[in-house]
Amino acid sequence: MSSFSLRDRLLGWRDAILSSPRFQRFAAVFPLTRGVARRRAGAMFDIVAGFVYSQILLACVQLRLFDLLRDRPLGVDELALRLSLPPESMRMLLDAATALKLVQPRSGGRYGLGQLGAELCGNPGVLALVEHHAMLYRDLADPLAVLRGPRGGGELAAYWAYVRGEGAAELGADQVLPYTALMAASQPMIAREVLHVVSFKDHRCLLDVGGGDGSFLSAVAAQTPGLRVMLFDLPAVAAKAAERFDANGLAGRASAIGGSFRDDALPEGADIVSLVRIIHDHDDDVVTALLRAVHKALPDNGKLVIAEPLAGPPGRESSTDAYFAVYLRAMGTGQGRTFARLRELLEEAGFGDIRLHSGPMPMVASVITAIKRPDVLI
Ligand SMILES: CC(C)=CCC/C(C)=C/CC/C(C)=C/C=C/C(C)=C/C=C/C=C(C)/C=C/C=C(C)/C=C/C=C(C)/C=C/CC(C)(C)O
Ligand SMILES: C[S@@+](CC[C@H](N)C(=O)[O-])C[C@H]1O[C@@H](n2cnc3c(N)ncnc32)[C@H](O)[C@@H]1O
Repeated sequence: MSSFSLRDRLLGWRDAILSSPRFQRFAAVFPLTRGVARRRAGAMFDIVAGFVYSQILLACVQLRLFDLLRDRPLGVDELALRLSLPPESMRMLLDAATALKLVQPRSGGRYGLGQLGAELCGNPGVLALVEHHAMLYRDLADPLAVLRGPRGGGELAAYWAYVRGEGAAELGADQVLPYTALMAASQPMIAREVLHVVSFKDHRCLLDVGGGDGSFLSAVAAQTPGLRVMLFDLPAVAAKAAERFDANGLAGRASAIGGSFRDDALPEGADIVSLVRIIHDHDDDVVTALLRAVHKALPDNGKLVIAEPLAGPPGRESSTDAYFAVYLRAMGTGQGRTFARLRELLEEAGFGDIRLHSGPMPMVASVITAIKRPDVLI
């Protein structure tokens, strides 16, 4: 067994001090440490209470409270009547939401949007994401069952019907449309991140693998008039995308091809390929095969664009990493990966010039580009 490093020993010494009730009592009152002690207690309280905060937000979203308050401030009794809640529950929810800056008291005892509530109103994608968390919360009611049980035994895994892998191409519309609608609702914020750092104007044809209902391709096509776009997704999803392309007047330069990237070759002819919120859904064996398939479909020097939230490097993990690790565990496949790990997988699949671009909101998605190395035969 390897011996403990100097850092390990220093951290052990720190832990012994911080966990001592005597030190805690002293630090909470001593003027030079009191502020830090309060902040640490607050941080711990937020972790303990986080689930309760989430439920307050979920209740507001399920009641469509922000939509109502967006029009004009309303009083407790009117809100209680319109939302079918007892007035005292309505007041309790409004006060709790006030404390979380979701709503804000206005004149005459009325309530309007709070700062965060107003920002949520500008993000229908986040509202849709919040709502689907009801499934995750039900799965997490027993966190040890999620950790000990087989991966993906719960409600969230059933919702993401493709995670089982085999037979995905046979999934029917009823199994894919709920998650496809969620992805479409939350797609604009992802497309903004990508379009902020990647220009498609020097390309002929973009293939979006796992492209959902075509929301991403529609956003790119709107910005890039000469570009042809192709979408590859499970047949029932691709059918939905074809409808959207028609509705958006893109039928002349957009096509949607149904298939499974686990079993079928990717369509050829694109000089740029995108994988948007795809890789983190899958384990390394599937990702390796998918990156090789993309490599095969691209011409020499063709470009790959990856967009998804990245895990922080060791020592710089963030709360987003904790969130996605648990989310994907409940979902049943996949993992958050660091840029370094994605770079390894990309290099193994024959890509070079691998770059991480800094966009406005990396919590939502980071963007990586890579170029097919002409000298590598995979
Ligand atoms: C106006 C005045 C007076 C002053 C201005 C002050 C100022 C500059 C204020 C800033 C206002 C502003 C622009 C605020 C913007 C706020 C924004 C953009 C907030 C965005 C929040 C985004 C959130 C909370 C995103 C959450 C995302 C989640 C939970 C994502 C979940 C993703 C999942 C589950 C993905 C699933 C896909 C799968 C299956 C893993 O592949
Ligand atoms: C998390 S969603 C992302 C959708 C879209 N790219 C977006 O960001 O809005 C993953 C997508 O990959 C598709 N997908 C999953 N497994 C697939 C497979 N084996 N072959 C083709 N598409 C697949 C799903 O149907 C879904 O549309």
